[in-house]
Amino acid sequence: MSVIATPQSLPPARIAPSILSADFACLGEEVRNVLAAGADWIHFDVMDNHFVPNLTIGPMVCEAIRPHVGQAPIDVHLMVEPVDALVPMFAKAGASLISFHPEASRHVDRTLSLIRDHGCQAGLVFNPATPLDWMDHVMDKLDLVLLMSVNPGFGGQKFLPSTLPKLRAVRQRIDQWMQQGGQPIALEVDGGVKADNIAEIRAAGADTFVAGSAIFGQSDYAASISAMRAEILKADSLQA
Ligand SMILES: O=C(CO)[C@H](O)[C@H](O)COP(=O)(O)O
Ligand SMILES: [Fe+2]
Repeated sequence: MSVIATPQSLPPARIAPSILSADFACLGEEVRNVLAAGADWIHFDVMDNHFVPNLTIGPMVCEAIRPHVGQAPIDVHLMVEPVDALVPMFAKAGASLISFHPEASRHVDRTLSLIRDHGCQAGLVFNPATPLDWMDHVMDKLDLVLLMSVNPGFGGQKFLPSTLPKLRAVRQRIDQWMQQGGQPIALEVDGGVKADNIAEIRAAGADTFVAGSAIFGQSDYAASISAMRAEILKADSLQA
């Protein structure tokens, strides 16, 4: 039996706007607007000026936007080192999913368990040059795999095409895992995702699409999200 994902087996697509490109002066309103425009998750980028060369937002901002997000998941992407101390803080602040980079944790298995123990879903993030071997022995502790399609630290960068074969490899691993009875694992892509490349990213196996500048950089959020969904549908129908 083939273990390669067929388009029919891909989970429904989710759009996760990154608030890194939102107007920080009115974040609550931005979050409400983007959800009303059809977003599924809110992607929350945490940078520490140590693991990555930029400094952004922390648990207090997560807590502040939580009432504006309603039932939608807050998808926290930690680009911080070390990781563990922030996990309980983000869980308390209303995070739904917490993902981290394996290079930033001394004990990856322990950090994944810590996230689940605090009632959140756990994700592992792979930089463009990070090998997939990191997921080999922790598949049962993963709810999400996040592939970086840029080097982390900044919004508005160009999508790295080397992400596509890597995506196909992760899709194959996840499908194999689930065929063996494992829990579902979401496959998210982050960096340089736009309406004009989202179809090939979908065809390679992604189910969750982070987009910052491609949504918040436009005046009509609903039009940007609809254009992305239309491209995803096209990709699915082309391969059906
Ligand atoms: O994690 C990130 C950067 O490290 C951001 O989520 C990502 O860059 C989104 O922004 P854009 O869609 O503009 O590339
Ligand atoms: Fe991110």
